Amino acid sequence: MNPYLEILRPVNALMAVITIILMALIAGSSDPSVIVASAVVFIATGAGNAVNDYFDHEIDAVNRPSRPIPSGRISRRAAGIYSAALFFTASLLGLYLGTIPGLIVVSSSLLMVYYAWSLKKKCLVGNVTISFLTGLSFVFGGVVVGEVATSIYLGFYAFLMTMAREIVKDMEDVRGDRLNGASTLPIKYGMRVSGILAAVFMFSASLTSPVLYFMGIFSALYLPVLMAAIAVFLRAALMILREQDVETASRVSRLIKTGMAVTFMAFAAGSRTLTGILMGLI
Ligand SMILES: CC(C)=CCC/C(C)=C/CC/C(C)=C/CC/C(C)=C/COC[C@H](O)COP(=O)(O)O
Ligand SMILES: CC(C)=CCC/C(C)=C/CC/C(C)=C/CC/C(C)=C/COP(=O)(O)OP(=O)(O)O
Ligand SMILES: [Mg+2]
Repeated sequence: MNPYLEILRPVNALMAVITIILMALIAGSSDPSVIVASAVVFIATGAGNAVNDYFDHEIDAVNRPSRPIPSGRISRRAAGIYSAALFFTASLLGLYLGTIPGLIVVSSSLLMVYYAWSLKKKCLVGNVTISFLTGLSFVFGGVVVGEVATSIYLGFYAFLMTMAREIVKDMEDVRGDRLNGASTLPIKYGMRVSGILAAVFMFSASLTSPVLYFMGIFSALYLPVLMAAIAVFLRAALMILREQDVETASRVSRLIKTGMAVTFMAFAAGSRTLTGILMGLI
């Protein structure tokens, strides 16, 4: 893959774009601003990933040597300039959408830089920051399509599940992080405590998530697809409770991402727009 595309982590950036599309499906909005908001989230997330790799070049040389900077396919300087240009573009587009969307983009861009520069190394603070930003992506979509309350509920669930995944990722990255003087949860309190906390986040998010149906946010079509996602999350939680080695953490991190993708399908199936289309077909 072209290294300038690879450094954006396009799969993650596209997953973030899905939050905007889901909010549009929930609101029943086909406003052109949804396209601009999707571009903003793709560019901002990509910029966040690029600046993260800029600051993490030493850690990644140990944990992820094949990434564009440690493998020598992009210089650090080029990655720094590239991410700054992308943050600037996302902020301009955000401001074009309005003052509140613009402020969300500018503040989340600054937070992503601060995370990469400093917060990442701090126990739990870094995890909370990334999880907050992930949840904020739903809220950004909610502001653009005028469904703020619903977006806060979905953002809250994204926050809980991202907390689980970020803790598991810290367990996976413990070797390089320790060499770089980071003070992540597994470094400070050990792999077992981290595994238990990650499982608590997974259990609490998945077991309470049917409430979104009972609140009237989603139709009944949400529930059967959600059951598949819950099965994935419960399997991930049991795996990390059973074993807390780096290899298991890596598998659990991938499994949680799969569960997130299935949850997106549940949100889409239960949304006003897709439910209407599916019911019309029957
Ligand atoms: C049970 C229930 C309702 C769960 C909700 C789960 C949910 C909807 C999660 C959404 C998560 C989301 C918006 C993901 C987008 C992708 C993203 C930006 C993830 C954050 O990733 C940061 C990470 O550190 C990057 O790591 P890697 O994937 O290993 O490159
Ligand atoms: C609301 C708006 C406009 C944007 C939100 C943007 C989003 C969705 C941010 C979500 C979090 C995210 C993907 C941030 C980018 C920075 C990043 C990759 C953090 C994780 O990095 P590390 O903790 O170093 O993990 P790695 O080991 O994978 O590098
Ligand atoms: Mg990194």
